[in-house]
Amino acid sequence: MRNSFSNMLSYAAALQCVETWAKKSSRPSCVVPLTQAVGRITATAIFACSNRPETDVSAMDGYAFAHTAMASAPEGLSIQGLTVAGAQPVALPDGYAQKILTGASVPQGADCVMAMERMVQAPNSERIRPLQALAEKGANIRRAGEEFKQGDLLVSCGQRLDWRHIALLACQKIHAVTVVQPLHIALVANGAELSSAAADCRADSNTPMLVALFESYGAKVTSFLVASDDQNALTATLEEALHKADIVVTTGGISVGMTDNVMDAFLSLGAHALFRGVKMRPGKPVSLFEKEGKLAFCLPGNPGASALCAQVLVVPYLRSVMGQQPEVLLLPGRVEFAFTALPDTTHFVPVAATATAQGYVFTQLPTVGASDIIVLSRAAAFLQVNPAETIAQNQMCQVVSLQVI
Ligand SMILES: Nc1nc2c(c(=O)[nH]1)N[C@H]1C(S)=C(S)[C@@H](COP(=O)(O)OP(=O)(O)OC[C@H]3O[C@@H](n4cnc5c(N)ncnc54)[C@H](O)[C@@H]3O)O[C@H]1N2
Ligand code: MOO
Repeated sequence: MRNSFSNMLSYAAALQCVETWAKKSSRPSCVVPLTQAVGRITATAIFACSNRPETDVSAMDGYAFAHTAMASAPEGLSIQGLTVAGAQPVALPDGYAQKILTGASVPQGADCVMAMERMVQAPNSERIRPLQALAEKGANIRRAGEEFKQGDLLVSCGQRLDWRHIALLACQKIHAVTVVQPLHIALVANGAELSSAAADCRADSNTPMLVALFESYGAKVTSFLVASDDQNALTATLEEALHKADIVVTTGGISVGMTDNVMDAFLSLGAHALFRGVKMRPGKPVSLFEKEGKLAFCLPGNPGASALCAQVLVVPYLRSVMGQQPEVLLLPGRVEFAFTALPDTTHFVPVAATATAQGYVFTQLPTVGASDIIVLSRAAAFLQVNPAETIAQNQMCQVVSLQVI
């Protein structure tokens, strides 16, 4: 039969093939301003340029003094000077207390800070003393380097940067970051039903879905639409896509129907199949072609199958070539339903996740199958059930989270 699935791989073997190809590729890096670094992936580890705090600083608005001096002066210490945040500390003469503000450097000679509301100044007195107990030596002083020291690792190589890392780098006055250049994906949708002129026209929802998914993993996507079943038009577009991008991802036209032209188009361009079909459900038609070191992932047209194959085959590739661990986030929890896989098929079952005090509970979502779009927005994860595996009701499992990390 045309384009038949006579030599399908297991999902595990297909993933292994993808990871082997990912390891052959490495991404160049570029430097971006910190303000544009959110969502980018670090190409180097980043180390602290200075201690944090840089010096011993006060944690309170109050008074700084030498602990022994205050302990031996029941009537309190006279006040001399004020140190504010951003200023050089004012010298503290022996036997005096100094006004100090939160974040200000502690003057030499002071080894204790007390909050102003815990101290009292007798009327008509220059002296300040604790209202009740004297704080311990060292109290309310943030010591230089207590949070981290110069040279400590701040951000690992391969880290997706978010607001937390931005704060950390900004506090070190780091204004630019070396990040991995995005993988450029040419995304090609095809099919006569996607033409607005078609008598029975269907929306191309896979393109915006896959653009959003791949961009959320830091890729750059250029999309192409071949809104026909014309193999020559498809071949010309695939040739352009292979030429312009680092990898190609197609959606639709990869099964065995008379208008499923993607495989023949790639073969006519001199590409060869690394795998043709995978024993997985949904997503069986998913195929991988290679031409002169460039990969083309061919996803099925059914939206649910397209999304799942993108998640479990393209995303691991994307993460790996962009310097991240290929694995996606696994959530542990209790599966509320029983499921037995076919002897030779890996199943991916969409599940909802409920957080409980005992951990997550995963429930099976009703789905009409691989064409289902709404189930994707209801699902938190996919339960992967390996060939011939039985998941018992209430079994503890790890599910593949749809969350981006
Ligand atoms: N005789 C057989 N028929 C089919 C088999 C098979 O093994 N033998 N496999 C089935 C499976 S499984 C799937 S999945 C589909 C995949 O087919 P294609 O990848 O060739 O996809 P199309 O036929 O082009 O489209 C299928 C379905 O998806 C819709 N579609 C396509 N592109 C988009 C898009 N960009 N956005 C939204 N929806 C899209 C299309 O309109 C169809 O409804 O094949 C089975 N058949
Ligand atoms: O696997 Mo298809 O992807 O079932 O509809």
